[in-house]
Amino acid sequence: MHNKGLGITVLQEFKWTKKMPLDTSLGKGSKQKISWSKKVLIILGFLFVLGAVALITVAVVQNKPLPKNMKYGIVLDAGSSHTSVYVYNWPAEKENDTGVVQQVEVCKVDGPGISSYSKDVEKAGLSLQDCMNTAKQVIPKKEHRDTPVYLGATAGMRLLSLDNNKIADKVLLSVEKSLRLYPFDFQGCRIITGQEEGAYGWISINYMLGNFKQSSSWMPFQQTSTETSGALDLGGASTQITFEPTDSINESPENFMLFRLYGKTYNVYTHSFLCYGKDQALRLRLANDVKNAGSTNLQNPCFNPGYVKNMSAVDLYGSPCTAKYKLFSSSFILITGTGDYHQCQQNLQDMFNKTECPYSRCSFNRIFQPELSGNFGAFSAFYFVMNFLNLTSEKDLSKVKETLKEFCSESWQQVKEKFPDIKEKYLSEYCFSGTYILTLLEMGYGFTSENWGNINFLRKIKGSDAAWTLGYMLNLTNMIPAELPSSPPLSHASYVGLMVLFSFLLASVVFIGWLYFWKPRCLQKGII
Ligand SMILES: Nc1nc2c(ncn2[C@@H]2O[C@H](COP(=O)(O)OP(=O)(O)OP(=O)(O)O)[C@@H](O)[C@H]2O)c(=O)[nH]1
Ligand SMILES: [Ca+2]
Repeated sequence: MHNKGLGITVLQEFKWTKKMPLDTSLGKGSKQKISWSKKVLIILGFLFVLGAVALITVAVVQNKPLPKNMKYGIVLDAGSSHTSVYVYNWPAEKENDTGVVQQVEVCKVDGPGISSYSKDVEKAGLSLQDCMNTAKQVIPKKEHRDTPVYLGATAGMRLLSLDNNKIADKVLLSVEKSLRLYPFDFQGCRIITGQEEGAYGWISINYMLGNFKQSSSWMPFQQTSTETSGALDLGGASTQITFEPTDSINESPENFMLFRLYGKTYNVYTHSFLCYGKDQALRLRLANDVKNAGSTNLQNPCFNPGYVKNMSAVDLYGSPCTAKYKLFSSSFILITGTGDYHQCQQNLQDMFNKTECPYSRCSFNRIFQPELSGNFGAFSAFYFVMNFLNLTSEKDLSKVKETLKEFCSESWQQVKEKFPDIKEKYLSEYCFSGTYILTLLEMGYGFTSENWGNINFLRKIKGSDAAWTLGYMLNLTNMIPAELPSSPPLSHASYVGLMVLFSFLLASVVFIGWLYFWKPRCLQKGII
């Protein structure tokens, strides 16, 4: 059996060796060598694949996103017309990065602004309860004690403190008492200055837009910093303009603020016009009209034709903006709309004194303003009004005026029928507000048809409301470092990724080199 078997083998070997002129005596040994080389090759290949899989697994496991440790902060914007409660959060380990703080909740407090509670100060604090309870629900319980709460009051409280400082303090005490009842880390209630309001608005929008981002220094050609955007805020009682001028003429130091943020110095111009928010501006205009007309019966071109309103004298003259115009003892002022855009604009132009300027350049009312430069983000009432008029993306100033002219001339009856769901207070004032915005921007600040397109009317940026509140919190929590934090040029994920890639490349080069120079027999033509 055995011999027979061998005989068959020999016969087969003989056939095979006839085709390949190899020494038949090498037959069995070379076959063994070839199968060994094959095995080594398979083992090497297996180890290579195993190594690659291990490298990728380590990289993926190491870079698996860790559960984020979030921090929270609350800022109350106590404006003249209402209060809003903003809740922000950010990943704890990234708090010095730019653009990481996000708005997670905004709650509009029911009722008027806290300055309206001067006759019943306790109610100012009580009014905040619903929104503070919402904040309590939004923020995880374990974070409550570490969540700072700030309240900043703006122009309404500025006016109240001008009128009656003691009452303004009582209102602030009432809101403080109310906020201290919550499990958060109360950090104070105060009236912020107009300059702060402008500057924090500017910081907020540039932080959200990512304009403070500066590239790392490992590639010198990448070291470019983005231009900042100016900020235009129109509130109920004051308005702010803030931007980084191109020329550094500093004729009016009180209008400049110097910031060092992420390793760059910013010299920012800012001015806040008290009484030029849209509610106070309307009162200022009406009080002047009553004075000029010598009558409390007014025909007003800034309201739609057919609109009639009885305004109480207490409402009209009840703020320091208009108190000095009170001449009549009448308790009501009757306003009848005539809806004439051109007359309205002419009428409003009187509010902007352009005749005197103690500096090389002024905006209005003897206030220094450098030449406008760059883009501007225009928010709050700038947005509400332009959005209603469908003009937020209209870059042609003449078309803006055309739309406004058309809207103002529509009868009040028609307007009400067209927009039955809009609050009558807002609806009735859109003709005035739109014309006021145009006059303020053109006459007041000096925007023209050439740079009108540089104004971006916006409400939110990347999910957060455009408001001074974020900048206020970033500043008080020291979240914006003066210098760019030093960090390795690559993120950890990019580092591991590149390491894996280069290991592959090296291994491939070695493998190809091995194949090329020590060509294994099994790969020789005809063997495999
Ligand atoms: N059309 C419209 N107007 C609004 C809306 N919300 C607020 N307003 C009005 O827009 C104006 C500005 O509102 P805000 O920016 O909240 O003003 P504020 O912060 O109370 O006032 P300041 O203290 O001067 O900043 C006020 O006259 C408000 O009555 C809205 O949703 N639509
Ligand atoms: Ca405001």
